[in-house]
Amino acid sequence: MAPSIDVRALVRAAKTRESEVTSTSERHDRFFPDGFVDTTLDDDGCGVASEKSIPIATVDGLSYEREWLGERDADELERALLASPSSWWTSWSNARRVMNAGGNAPSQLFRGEEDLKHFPAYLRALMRAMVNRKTSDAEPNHVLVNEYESRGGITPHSDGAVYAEDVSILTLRGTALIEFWPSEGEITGRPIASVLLEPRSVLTYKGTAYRLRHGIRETDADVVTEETANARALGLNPGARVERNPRGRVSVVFVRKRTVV
Ligand SMILES: O=C(O)CCC(=O)C(=O)O
Ligand SMILES: [Fe+2]
Repeated sequence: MAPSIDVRALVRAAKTRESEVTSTSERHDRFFPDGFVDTTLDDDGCGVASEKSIPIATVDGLSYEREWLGERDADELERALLASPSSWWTSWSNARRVMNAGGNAPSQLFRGEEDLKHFPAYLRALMRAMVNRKTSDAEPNHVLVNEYESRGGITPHSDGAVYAEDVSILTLRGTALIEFWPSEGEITGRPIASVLLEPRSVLTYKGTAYRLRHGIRETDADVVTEETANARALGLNPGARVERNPRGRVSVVFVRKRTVV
């Protein structure tokens, strides 16, 4: 006798799957209803790293691009990311909290579609844009968001061995000075280089630059120095003070974790 099939149970299971998919996509479709409206998501056609990206001459592998994202998309992205489920967020200090997209732990190896299926569609689009626009060498597979209070910062650190040496930081809200320090030893004196991160910019650090430590001071205002690689492009001289945004800072970090084999 042929095994009996519980058709009702199959239909119920299919409906449950469908409603799970719908609830995830509904959550994401609240944002970017018309997709990205003022950002280039594709290769600009020149086949090389975006012409707008400035390599930082003093550090191999460090580059900075202004206005990577359009204004309207930046606003929408900030709204969307800050509305992520509370279970995706962790507070690191009272001045900084971190969101791991999809609720995936950064220390865990990348599990392919198993991890990506939890990502909102707009993040997948940005991850693809990172490689299409030659910002990253290969497609990022993990995204973290940092939200800092106005004075907040992050102690100098290296992002470590869990990621490929190819990280891009998109700043959405607030300006802050990021400083690069030698990979070892006491942090004293002046940094090797610093970059003033503006809203809508992308900073990329690869290879040598990845192996340095980077940090952001806790302060009310950053001070531009001789080492600030993009000061001139921003019309600032050493000694210029750049006040922090009273509303704090939001940055989005695109990384590539190693894959489960
Ligand atoms: O917020 C930033 O720009 C830097 C963040 C960072 O270094 C990190 O999340 O590892
Ligand atoms: Fe970092």
